[in-house]
Parts: sequence; structure tokens; C-alpha cells
Amino acid sequence: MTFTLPSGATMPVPGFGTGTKWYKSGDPTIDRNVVDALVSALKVGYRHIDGAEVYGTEAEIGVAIKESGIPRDQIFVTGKIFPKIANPRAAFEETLKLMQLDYLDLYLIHAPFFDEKSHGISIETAWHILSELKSTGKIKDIGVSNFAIADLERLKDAKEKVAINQIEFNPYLQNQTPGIVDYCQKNGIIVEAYTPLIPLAPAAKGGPVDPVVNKLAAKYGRDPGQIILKWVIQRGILPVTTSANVARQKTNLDLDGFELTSEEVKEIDDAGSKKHFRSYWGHKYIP
Ligand SMILES: NC(=O)C1=CN([C@@H]2O[C@H](COP(=O)(O)OP(=O)(O)OC[C@H]3O[C@@H](n4cnc5c(N)ncnc54)[C@H](O)[C@@H]3O)[C@@H](O)[C@H]2O)C=CC1
Ligand SMILES: O=CCc1c[nH]c2ccccc12
Repeated sequence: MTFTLPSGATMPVPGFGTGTKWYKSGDPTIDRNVVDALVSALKVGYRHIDGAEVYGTEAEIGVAIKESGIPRDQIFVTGKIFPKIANPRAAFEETLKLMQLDYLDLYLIHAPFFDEKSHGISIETAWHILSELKSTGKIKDIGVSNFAIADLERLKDAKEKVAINQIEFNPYLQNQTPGIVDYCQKNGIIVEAYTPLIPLAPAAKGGPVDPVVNKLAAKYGRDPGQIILKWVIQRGILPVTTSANVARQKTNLDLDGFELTSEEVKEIDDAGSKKHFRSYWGHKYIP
């Protein structure tokens, strides 16, 4: 399955993240661990890097792309803006500079939690400025992250449509906010999943999807992570994962050659629905 953006560009699946373990906002020193993990990810075949201003790892992305020797046009690079949302043009230029790039494939408003009062800019104005940046050709596609339906509705009459909404999605959180996945899919907005593999991490392990995923892993001769990532993709959603472990980088990327049946997809849906687990924004979204 491929995901095609409004520009006609296709997004490689899965994406490789640069947040989670690696936040280091405010520290300008290049973190070799992050560079090495990214170079390794690019060498094993990832062609989609998920960055963000707030992770503080944009410079590491730039160094890793250069060190990998892979031509820029063969790598899909996402950036996200926040908290420097008050001046999107300046934030975008800083991101390009840190990443040593002259364009981004995708630029997202990282979260909807700002307004004129808190950050001196509204969602509508920020979106308008991103649209102008897109028209310069320095950004190929634009989108959002962590947006609920009400946030997306604010942009529904904008000239530039929202291409993508990157949200928390996994068997234990199938709707970050009520109805969001259905709404996006019905309105042609690609859904991108962060934390897809959290059911396997210590924080959420031992839940009701474990036996289903283990059974399917044995049936297909795959590992549990591959089963969950396949489930995400078969739900029509693009997963983004992170790992510094080369073996995991390889298995998380090796998703071809098998397909879950629709009954198996539903089995994971149903088992996952028996438990609720949220890693981010719990204080904003009351379940
Ligand atoms: N837009 C947003 O607000 C957010 C975006 N992100 C982006 O998404 C990326 C992915 O998010 P993650 O939380 O790292 O997702 P993930 O699903 O890759 O990782 C979740 C947990 O699963 C573990 N894991 C990964 N592969 C595994 C495997 N094969 N077996 C067992 N455990 C495994 C990881 O160590 C981590 O503890 C981030 O690096 C970042 O780029 C992450 C959080 C919020
Ligand atoms: O991207 C992951 C989570 C995160 C951490 N800090 C912020 C600020 C704004 C949006 C998302 C996040």
C-alpha cells in the first residue's frame, strides 16, 4: 500500500521517527547516537524520516542524510512546527537550515493547542502561512498533527486542503479523539500513526492484544511488531516507528509478503478495544 499526497508524491511506509527517546530541545550538540541510528535506518532501507522542531534532532537529520550518501530526492522528510508557531516562516527557515536542506516533503502543524492569546497566532493564520510557503515550492505538502475533528473543521474552507493528520494510533488507542480516523479517511486526509508499537513496550505490554498478535505472528512466521504494523497499514494508516536497534529497524521495515485476513484485522480491533492506553496529551483529551 502506498500513500499519495495531493502533490502526487508518495510517502514511503513506514516512517522512521526522531522523537520519543531522543528529545534534546535546546541542546545544540550533535548527538552521535541519533545520527548513527538514522544512518543505520537509511542504510537498511528507510526512506521516510519524521522530524520536528520540538525534538531538537533536526541537525542530526541533516548530518545523517549527508553521511548516508543517499540522494536527497530519494528521502521523504517531514518537519513539524511548534512551539515556534508565532512566526511560521522563521521557524520553517530554521528547520531547513538545521536539516541542511532546501525543501521539505511535508510540514505539519505539530499540535492544535495554541491561539492568538497563548502564542500570538490562530490556527487559520498559521495554516495560511504554511500554504504560502507551499506555493514557493519549498514545501511539497502540508498537514497537521494531533488535530481533532473540530480543529480540522476550522480549515475545511481553506484553499489548501489538509493532506495529513499525524495522530497517536495503535490497538489500544484507535481514535485519539472521537471519530477522528473515520473523519480523516472520509475527507481524504491521510492518517499517520505514531506510537503504533506501544502494545509491545513495557508501558502497555501484557494487554488483550498480546495473545492475538502472538498467534498471528506464529501463523505468518513474523514477529509481533510486524503483525501490528501490518494491522495499522491494513486499517489504511501510515505507521511511524523509532528504534536504534538495527535488528528491530529491519523487522519493522520488512512488511511485504503477507496479508492479514479481514477477520484477523477485526480480531486485533476488538482485542485492542478492551484496553485504553494513551501516551500523549492525556491532560487535553479526557477519555
Ligand atoms: N506528532 C506527535 O505528537 C508525535 C509524533 N511522534 C513521532 O512518531 C515517532 C514514532 O513514535 P514512537 O513512540 O517511537 O513509536 P513506536 O511505536 O515505534 O515505539 C513505541 C514503543 O515501542 C518500542 N518498539 C519499537 N519497535 C519495537 C518492536 N519491534 N518490538 C517491541 N517494541 C518496539 C519502542 O522502543 C517504544 O518504546 C517518533 O519518533 C516521532 O517521530 C511521536 C510521538 C508524538
Ligand atoms: O511529538 C511528540 C510529542 C510532543 C512533545 N512535545 C510536543 C509539543 C508539541 C507537539 C507535540 C509534542
